[in-house]
Amino acid sequence: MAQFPDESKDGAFERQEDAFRRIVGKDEDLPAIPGRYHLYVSLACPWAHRTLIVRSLLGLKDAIGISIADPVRDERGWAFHEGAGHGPDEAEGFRFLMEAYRASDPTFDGRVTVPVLWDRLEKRIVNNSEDDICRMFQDSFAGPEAPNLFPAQLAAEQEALSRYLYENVNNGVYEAGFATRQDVYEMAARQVFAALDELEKRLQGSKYLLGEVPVESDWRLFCTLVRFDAVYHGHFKCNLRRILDYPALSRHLNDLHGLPGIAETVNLDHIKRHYYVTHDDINPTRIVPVGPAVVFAG
Ligand SMILES: N[C@@H](CCC(=O)N[C@@H](CS)C(=O)NCC(=O)O)C(=O)O
Repeated sequence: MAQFPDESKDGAFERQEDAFRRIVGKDEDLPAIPGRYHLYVSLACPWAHRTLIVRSLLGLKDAIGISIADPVRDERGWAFHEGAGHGPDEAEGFRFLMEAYRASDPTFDGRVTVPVLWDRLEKRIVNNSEDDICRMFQDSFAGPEAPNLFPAQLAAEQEALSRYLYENVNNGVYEAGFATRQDVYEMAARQVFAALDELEKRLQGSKYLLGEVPVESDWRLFCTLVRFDAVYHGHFKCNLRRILDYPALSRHLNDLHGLPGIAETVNLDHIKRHYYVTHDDINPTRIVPVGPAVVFAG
């Protein structure tokens, strides 16, 4: 059976659309007030991870609080309670993220996903699209001193690159991992490695993807690279090569990991336990592998 039967067509995984897309700073009733909005994340999730990184890079830790879910989900979905590297929801006292979705739309019947940006004043979800949330943090919350992760002069190139990264790398590994037919899996896995080969070449000639300074596209890639050898290589069967086998991709991964505020957003224990334990269609024994010994340094 497919991991998400409603999102599987002919053995291929097609991701559901994000349901909440309001924008702080643009929608009139949503001014960018520090402390009003709260971010629900899992440290395991690559999409949520990017919002956490952007929040950190832009200096928004005081302005936007977070609640971190238990990386292991059961049929009740993402949950907040005490545990290693996660805890209860101090903002609203939710025990399950599902409560936030129900409060926002009692008819919601899709998958309850992280990340979620929550409005503590109106008590409803603002947005559950990580792309929107990252952009909002930059456009509506970041101060003039903060780095610009979306430089205007690179906008068209960055948009095309981000789409490429999403389709071939970020979501590509899921297409390989959630495939339920051999041919679909093979095509998806080969597509992932064709893209990694391309990116390796690109990074041989450039420190970051679009020049000397990291932008949002680099972090988009980082969120998949940092999980790759630990989970996508084994659990999602993307095993033609490891990131360790790519010198330039490894350097990029380690350079980014070493930047201030980043290592603390990376939790390999949550990452490994989430994938290997929660996706029990793929890994019915739920055994979490002991390796790899080396994922990244720096
Ligand atoms: N909003 C994201 C998707 C986020 C997402 O899929 N998050 C996963 C964790 S990595 C999730 O929360 N899954 C919950 C579930 O599958 O029930 C997107 O646009 O692609």
